[in-house]
Amino acid sequence: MDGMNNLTLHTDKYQINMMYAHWKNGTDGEGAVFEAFFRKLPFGNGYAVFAGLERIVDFIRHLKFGEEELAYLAQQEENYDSGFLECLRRFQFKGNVHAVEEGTLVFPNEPIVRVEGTIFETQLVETALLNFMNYQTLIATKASRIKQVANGDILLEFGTRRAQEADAAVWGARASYIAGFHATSNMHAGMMFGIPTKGTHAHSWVQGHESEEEAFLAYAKALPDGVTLLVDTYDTLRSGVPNAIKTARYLESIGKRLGGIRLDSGDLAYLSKEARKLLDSAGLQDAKIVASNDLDETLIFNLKAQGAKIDTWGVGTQLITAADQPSLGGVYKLTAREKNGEYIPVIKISANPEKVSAPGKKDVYRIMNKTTGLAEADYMTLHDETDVRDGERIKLFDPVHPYIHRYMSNYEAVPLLKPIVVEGEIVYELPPLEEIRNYHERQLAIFRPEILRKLNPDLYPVHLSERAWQVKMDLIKAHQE
Ligand SMILES: Nc1ncnc2c1ncn2[C@@H]1O[C@H](COP(=O)(O)OP(=O)(O)OP(=O)(O)O)[C@@H](O)[C@H]1O
Ligand SMILES: O=P(O)(O)OC[C@H]1O[C@H](OP(=O)(O)OP(=O)(O)O)[C@H](O)[C@@H]1O
Ligand SMILES: O=C(O)c1cccnc1
Repeated sequence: MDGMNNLTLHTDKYQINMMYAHWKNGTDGEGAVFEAFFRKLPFGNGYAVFAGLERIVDFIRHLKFGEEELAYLAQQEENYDSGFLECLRRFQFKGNVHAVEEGTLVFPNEPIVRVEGTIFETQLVETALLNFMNYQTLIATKASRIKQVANGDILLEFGTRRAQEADAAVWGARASYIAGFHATSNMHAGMMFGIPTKGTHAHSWVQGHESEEEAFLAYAKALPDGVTLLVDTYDTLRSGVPNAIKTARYLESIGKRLGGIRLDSGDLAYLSKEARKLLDSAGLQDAKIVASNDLDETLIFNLKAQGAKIDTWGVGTQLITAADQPSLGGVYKLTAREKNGEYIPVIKISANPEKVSAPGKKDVYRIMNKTTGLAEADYMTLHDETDVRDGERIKLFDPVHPYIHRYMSNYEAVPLLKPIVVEGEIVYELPPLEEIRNYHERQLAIFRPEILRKLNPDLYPVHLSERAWQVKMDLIKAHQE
């Protein structure tokens, strides 16, 4: 089972088949440019939060066909001849990767990762790259929606037991932390990424004792610093909270304070208000109320509107599975290919005009209005265009409705695609997680609140330069002819 740790074959069979066919036809060394983007924002949100780069970089760094992989391929497909396998044995990723940084707010139809290299290597990495980007970006975006309604309350990620397996649990915990969650219950995620970890206790702890009172006391004796007791096993207000107060008295006798209580069933608004009154009248104003039970952004928003006295929200299933929209439809499209030593733009035509890809190797800039300091639009150009880099007046128009346009000159253009891998060498220093989280928070501050709101947000414009648009029109015309 050594191959379990090598992710080189974490790809679709058709990629290897295409690599083989290129190799067989002698076209494997031809250059290609792919761009990864998504067409539709998840959850009806106005933005997505990019995550997944760290794992993409790690994946590329460790790409290697080992003996086990090669033996497996030989056994799977008799057409793969030994010359091809030999070529894979020597394989090293020598291409370039540009990507937006984790924590960046990203929008539909703009490249968020761009991969250049031989068709052989660029095709190989598609599947894993999309896998990491789609899942982690989805969870970071879901977490960001929850963060918005929590209004600064503490958010704990509790999803592991209901996540779609182990990788989803740990990388989902990381994505949630980037988007502003404060801690995770997953110790492995804590150890891997340095995310703060937090935990209360389960119902089994209470069930496993002769009485709730005895259970609380035993737990508090073992973990006297800031312990949180789960009060809903039998009867929250008649037994759970009074027993927690008794435990607080014990803690006071040894110079400690009760951390708080957790509610995990019933009417969380009502129970939290009543529990708050009981705790306050016992002099435990500092004890926090934690709530959990299939929470998501809609429930948290509603509970707050009902005046719930909840300080900390434990969020599991709905977050880690992105239950209301369990996938992000990010795609990886060929935008340019080498022909006779030169790169030519290529297009993917679709009956749906919004799905026709934007051809050509592109860059994307965040156009910052110098007067307001806010992000005005994202602007995609062909890679060799310099106008926007030089700060010249640019025309902003909607690529689907090009008659809607305006000009802009008082701007600063921030390039979003950063060099990550250059000729196979990692040139990007992966920032510490804390820095990514802070950067994400700063990102939120540069967008108008109308774009950030959860319900029916304003559409943030993503524009195409006139030249890039013209290339697209020319190619559509050429294909029609
Ligand atoms: N005041 C409230 N307003 C709206 N939804 C709430 C409120 N309180 C709790 N909920 C949510 O309602 C859902 C169902 O809660 P309910 O209490 O019926 O089930 P439960 O607690 O899981 O059941 P049980 O008591 O058998 O464990 C949960 O998602 C919970 O978070
Ligand atoms: O509801 P979620 O958002 O997914 O949050 C995680 C849930 O997992 C635990 O329940 P579980 O019944 O698994 O264990 P328990 O016996 O400790 O309550 C916890 O009590 C939460 O209810
Ligand atoms: O610490 C907790 O309370 C916890 C952890 C995981 C899942 N549910 C609750």
